[in-house]
Amino acid sequence: MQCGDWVVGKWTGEPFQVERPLGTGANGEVYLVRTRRGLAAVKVCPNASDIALEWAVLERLHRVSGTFPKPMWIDDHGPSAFFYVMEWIPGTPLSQAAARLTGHAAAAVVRGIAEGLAELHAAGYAFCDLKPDNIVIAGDPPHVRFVDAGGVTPFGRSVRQFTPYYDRAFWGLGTRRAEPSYDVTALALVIVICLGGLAPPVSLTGQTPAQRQSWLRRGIRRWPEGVRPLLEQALAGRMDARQFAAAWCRQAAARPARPGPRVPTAPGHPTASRGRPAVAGASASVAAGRGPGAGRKRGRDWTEWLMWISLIGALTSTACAWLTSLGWLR
Ligand SMILES: Nc1ncnc2c1ncn2[C@@H]1O[C@H](COP(=O)(O)OP(=O)(O)OP(=O)(O)O)[C@@H](O)[C@H]1O
Repeated sequence: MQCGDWVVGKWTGEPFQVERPLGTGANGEVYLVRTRRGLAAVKVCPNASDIALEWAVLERLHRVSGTFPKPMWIDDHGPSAFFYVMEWIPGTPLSQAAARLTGHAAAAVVRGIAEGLAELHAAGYAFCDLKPDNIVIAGDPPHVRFVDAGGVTPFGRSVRQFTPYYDRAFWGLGTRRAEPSYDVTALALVIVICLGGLAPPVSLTGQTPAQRQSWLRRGIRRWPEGVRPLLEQALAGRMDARQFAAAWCRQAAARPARPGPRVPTAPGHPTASRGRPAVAGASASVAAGRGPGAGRKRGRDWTEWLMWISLIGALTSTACAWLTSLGWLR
């Protein structure tokens, strides 16, 4: 769809005009559109069954939770443009907002995510694709909303969609089964990676789960001591979303938790990818995307400067020694 295009639904006859793209994912494209009922978001996909499945999930969730966008109508436009129209959630994805959050604001975001998850869990569903791009900080006062219901799955089934860095099986921390603990582990990963300002090195994908876990533990050690056991317990899925939210807020009230100074990470940004395994435990197929730390500037630290100064000093003294021995310098 192009900006300015008019689309008229084949079945509903409802028209809308495309304003601008909102995002692209492995599943489809999302646009901001102007409808007869005001601004809305449209998700377009070439696959009718993906759109029908997401629509059905959004409709069910709407009855039990206000965290996901409100569904409006579903339709199609030609043979390869299946779409549904939903509430537009204006705001900033956590992937972009994280770096600017203060300790108290970060704690409020964690509580908002945990409460959204608790509401979903009470209805018998797991989010399964909780990641910073799917968490939007919206409204005034700012509050947490979720987008992308494509991965939401009833408890007990296999996880259908996941993003490796936020998937507990990638870290060797559990199975790909839809249950509350799957989402709680993802929340702990969002905190350690995204709120912690870390960019997992690309090399992690070639490492064993034990090596990945030791990278994660280094990330946890950057947080104040008081919150480390909490993060460990959540990573292991040993608490539910509400218990975690309450414990995190108690910590934040005592002392707002943010990690220490950023540690240098391996160069290059990881490719966020999404797997769509047919069965739990199958490996992920890869689609290009943005990594958790993508878009951030990486500053040089003082050790890097020291290394360059020593190197230039060594080169200068070697050059002087050669010139003196050749008699070109007295
Ligand atoms: N209702 C909405 N309001 C505002 N922005 C939205 C809305 N729905 C989706 N977006 C934006 O569009 C992006 C892509 O949408 P979505 O995640 O549904 O697509 P996807 O193909 O399932 O993506 P992914 O592969 O990342 O899971 C989101 O990350 C978000 O920034």
